[in-house]
Amino acid sequence: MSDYQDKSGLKVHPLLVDFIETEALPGTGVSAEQFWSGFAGLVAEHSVTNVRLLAKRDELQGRIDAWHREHGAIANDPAGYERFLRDIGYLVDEPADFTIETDGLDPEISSICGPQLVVPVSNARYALNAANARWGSLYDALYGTDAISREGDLAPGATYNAARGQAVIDRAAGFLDLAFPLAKGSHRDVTSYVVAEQAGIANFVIDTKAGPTTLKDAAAFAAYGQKGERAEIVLRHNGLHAILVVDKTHPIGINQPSGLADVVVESALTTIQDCEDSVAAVDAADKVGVYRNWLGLMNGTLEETFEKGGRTVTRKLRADKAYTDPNGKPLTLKGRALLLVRNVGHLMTTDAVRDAAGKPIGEGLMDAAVTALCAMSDKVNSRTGAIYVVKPKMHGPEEVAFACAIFASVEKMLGLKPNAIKIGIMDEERRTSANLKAAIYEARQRVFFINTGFLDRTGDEIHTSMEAGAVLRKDDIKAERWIGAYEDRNVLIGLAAGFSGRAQIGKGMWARPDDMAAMLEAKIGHPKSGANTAWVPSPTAATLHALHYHMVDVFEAQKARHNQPLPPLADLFSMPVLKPFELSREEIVRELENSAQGILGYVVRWVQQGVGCSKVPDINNVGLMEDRATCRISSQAVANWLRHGLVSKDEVTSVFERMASVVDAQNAGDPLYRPMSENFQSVAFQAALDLALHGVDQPSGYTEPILHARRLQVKAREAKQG
Ligand SMILES: CC(=O)SCCNC(=O)CCNC(=O)[C@H](O)C(C)(C)COP(=O)(O)OP(=O)(O)OC[C@H]1O[C@@H](n2cnc3c(N)ncnc32)[C@H](O)[C@@H]1OP(=O)(O)O
Ligand SMILES: O=CC(=O)O
Ligand SMILES: [Mg+2]
Repeated sequence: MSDYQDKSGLKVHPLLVDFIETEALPGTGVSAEQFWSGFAGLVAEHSVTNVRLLAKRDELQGRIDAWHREHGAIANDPAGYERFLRDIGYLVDEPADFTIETDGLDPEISSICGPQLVVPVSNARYALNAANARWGSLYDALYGTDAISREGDLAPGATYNAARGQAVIDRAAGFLDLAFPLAKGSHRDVTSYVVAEQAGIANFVIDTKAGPTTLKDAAAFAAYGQKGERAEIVLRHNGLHAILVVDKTHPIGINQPSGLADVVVESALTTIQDCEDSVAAVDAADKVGVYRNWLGLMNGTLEETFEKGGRTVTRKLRADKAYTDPNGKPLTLKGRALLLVRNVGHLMTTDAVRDAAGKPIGEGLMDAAVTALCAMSDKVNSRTGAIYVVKPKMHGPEEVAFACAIFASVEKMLGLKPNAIKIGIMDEERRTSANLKAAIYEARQRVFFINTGFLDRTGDEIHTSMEAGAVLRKDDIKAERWIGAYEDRNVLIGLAAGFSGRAQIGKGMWARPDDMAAMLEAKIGHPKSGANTAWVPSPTAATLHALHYHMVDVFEAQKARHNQPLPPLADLFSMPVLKPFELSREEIVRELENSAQGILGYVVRWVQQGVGCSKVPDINNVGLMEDRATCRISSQAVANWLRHGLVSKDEVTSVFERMASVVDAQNAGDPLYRPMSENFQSVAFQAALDLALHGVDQPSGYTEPILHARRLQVKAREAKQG
């Protein structure tokens, strides 16, 4: 700690001092003195509350554990359980009906519905790609994924498969017929798309094999542009744009009578740049890396150069798109997704900054101050000057109020307008779901979204009821009534609080990044349920999920749900436990192997290489997006079975050892990878095993404490070795 610098009584790591003073502050009008004294004030004002709130989590958990030890499963006495939760203050009184008051939100939040992409902000290449994912080629998304069958004649192959290409073109035409129907005939039969000007007004003229026609809704023609041989015709539906690219010199357009070379779809309306569960940031150097990328996204300077397909590519933020509307006026469409930043939750501390007593400060306090400071350099993002912070893992209204109080202090210290920092409330801990109305009430002046983070939520479900009995298998948990009640309550409580047309009601992640056909089937359920947005793991998934928002008018879907009855709390608390001998020995072992493989596959890259989000094959070889939340589920599930004697410590250890070889083989092509099966004392293997063996004792079942400690161990060793 010797080289830490004293800043208004705080001890600050020199890397952070340097970043703040030479990169983040310039141009903001905030002086170094103002920042550090404000930051010291923030730490002094909020640290005690932070510690108290964490202690309250533990205290409530202890009482819930004791209730289960006395009464067993909730189903033994559901009414008594609910009464008990009220008595201990887990359930709080609901406020009277109210409407949220947030103002100054961008239209991507308040009035246009579409996909929300999430990306680890630590990875500049991906983060830039995600910011640019506002627009995506539908032809590429269909051709490159299983959205179009890969069987028989349609198999992709090493070179372009014309049969597959035709299937893509047909499918895209089907989409156009649905979103932008012709007055007569189908987009499949179009022989020319032309914009013709007459007396200063541009008309979209369409010819088909059966003769000329127009769009059924002439107003859907929004704009056009021409660059050389390439014409772009911009259509609009449900507030979302799709661009017909007409180019008879293009390898695809040349073979189409209409010259249609692609359909470019407005895809990721919003992107969450994630400082939380998809990143591994454990010390000042890592945190500064995260903040530097966020700053570069805000001031528009972030760039990344890398090798791809034998070429050196430099990726930058895309410019806006300039067109002419039918009346000859300029129309500019944003080139980038509206960017939101996810801070960490209230749990962890960081030694990038130490308080006057030398203790690491709350990492959430630092994220709030620094990500907001970086957002003051916004030149390309919000048109209303809003700063969008997604706050995860809050337990109940009191913790939401705490986040809002932190944001208010940050606004003061940076000289921002009150409520300039908006909050996205992740409804992903059980105490928040159970008190959602009160939680939203606490944030009513700044809330811009509520979102069901069902992955963390599942982890918290298991942990909260750890003592109730043995938990179901992971896939079976998803089919239970509690999760439907959780999802429905989130939408209905949001609608009752006036979110429709004001703020987002969001749904969770599609965690099978390669299964796009299944996503197309399943994820239309999100807009149908009244959600303005839902999470996707990649730009391609955003392009495909965007189609759903043409198929469903979300605001109509919301109207239809307005007066639906709220599922009772009893449904929310209805997760059953396994009956004795419900699962066979084989089923138990297979589930354990599956969880072990996922935990090991994720943890090894986290601990060895600092990769916070990975695609890891499950036991059926399906690539799954794994992050800290999915790891929380798997580790809590194993810990629960260990706690209830379905598996023994020796069995868990030997299955982990066996699965380590499987994970080693999966990573054989990675030169940076160090096999775990050669050394079961390795830090990575021990980290994975700790998560399972000590899962019951982890605060709320979180994986962060073990992952951080183990990653720091590896970093310290590497630093020593030079
Ligand atoms: C519970 C929760 O909290 S969920 C929220 C946290 N989860 C996330 O943020 C998921 C983010 N997604 C990802 O990190 C990745 O998609 C993974 C790890 C799941 C898969 O990554 P990979 O195996 O590298 O993907 P794959 O090889 O199929 O594709 C890589 C390409 O897709 C792009 N890509 C993949 N995911 C993303 C993304 N989220 N944003 C932007 N680009 C992405 C990459 O930039 C790369 O393209 P490039 O070569 O042009 O740069
Ligand atoms: O953060 C999202 C989740 O599902 O957890
Ligand atoms: Mg989460």
